[in-house]
Amino acid sequence: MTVVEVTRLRKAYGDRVAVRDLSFSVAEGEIFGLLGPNGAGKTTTVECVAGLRTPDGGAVRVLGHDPARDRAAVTASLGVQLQDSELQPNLRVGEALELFASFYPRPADPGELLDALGLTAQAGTRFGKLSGGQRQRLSIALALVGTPKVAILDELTTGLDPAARRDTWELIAAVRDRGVTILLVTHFMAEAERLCDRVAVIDAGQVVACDSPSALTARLGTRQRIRFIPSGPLGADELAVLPGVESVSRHGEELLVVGDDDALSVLTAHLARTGVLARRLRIEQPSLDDAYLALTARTPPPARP
Ligand SMILES: Nc1ncnc2c1ncn2[C@@H]1O[C@H](COP(=O)(O)OP(=O)(O)OP(=O)(O)O)[C@@H](O)[C@H]1O
Repeated sequence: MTVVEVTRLRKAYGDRVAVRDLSFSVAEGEIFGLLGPNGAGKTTTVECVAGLRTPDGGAVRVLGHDPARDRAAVTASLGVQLQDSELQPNLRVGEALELFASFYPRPADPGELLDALGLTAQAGTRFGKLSGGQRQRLSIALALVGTPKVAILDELTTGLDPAARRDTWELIAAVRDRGVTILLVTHFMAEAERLCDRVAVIDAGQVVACDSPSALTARLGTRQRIRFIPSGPLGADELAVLPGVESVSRHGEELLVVGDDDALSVLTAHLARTGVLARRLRIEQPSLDDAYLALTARTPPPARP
């Protein structure tokens, strides 16, 4: 079942077009990522999905409802964590959760949520006294306190330390396992790779690719980069003619061999024949990072004559 459907969305702020012509759909139980450079239109898109902005064109449906028109129907089943959420500085963490829980018919247990987000010790702390990471965790708790069917998480782990980021990933995976559909805006490729079933890469207000992280990475082919330090004399020329090898370059004492899927076995066979060892051998394969950079690389404008 499709839970979120965005069709030909358009939204401008004055004459600045933030979202040009953007479409995607999210299936029930999916973690769907929105990736894209700063200013690509991700936040504007999720704000339209949450009913916080009214689109200029196109259509948005959340569980069949138009968020701009059926605000009440959508907010009852949607949890939103937006970038830089602010609360009244004197409000205590526990009070904020109790308050938000009171807005929903079937809220989660605030104590359990505090525990899951590592905020139990801060239950009595005022919002104004929380660290950036603690505020971030509280905003996630507030997004989940209504036991939503759909959760929108915008830059979920920005500002968290690496351990808290990993804990948050586990929490989000557990939330999804309970059947919640998640729309996740992120700049962290590792986060998208770890959590997302599919991602839409957005650039200049449009979707430039939409697929699973592994399928996006596979589009770059199976080229691999092999780095090593040869234990004895080894010419770049003799490696460059091996089948499957595309290029060989020397960086100080290290050799970098770029080639296809077979290049590593061909190279190791050659090294075995010549009696040279490959020291500090590293193999790098294309990552989601590479795919993202390739998809969002801007063509420079033509040089002026
Ligand atoms: N309230 C606003 N008024 C005017 N322009 C805005 C407003 N909000 C966003 N914009 C502009 O719209 C464009 C898209 O912004 P948006 O915040 O949706 O992008 P984003 O992909 O979420 O960026 P980031 O990764 O930096 O958060 C940008 O050019 C931004 O400057």
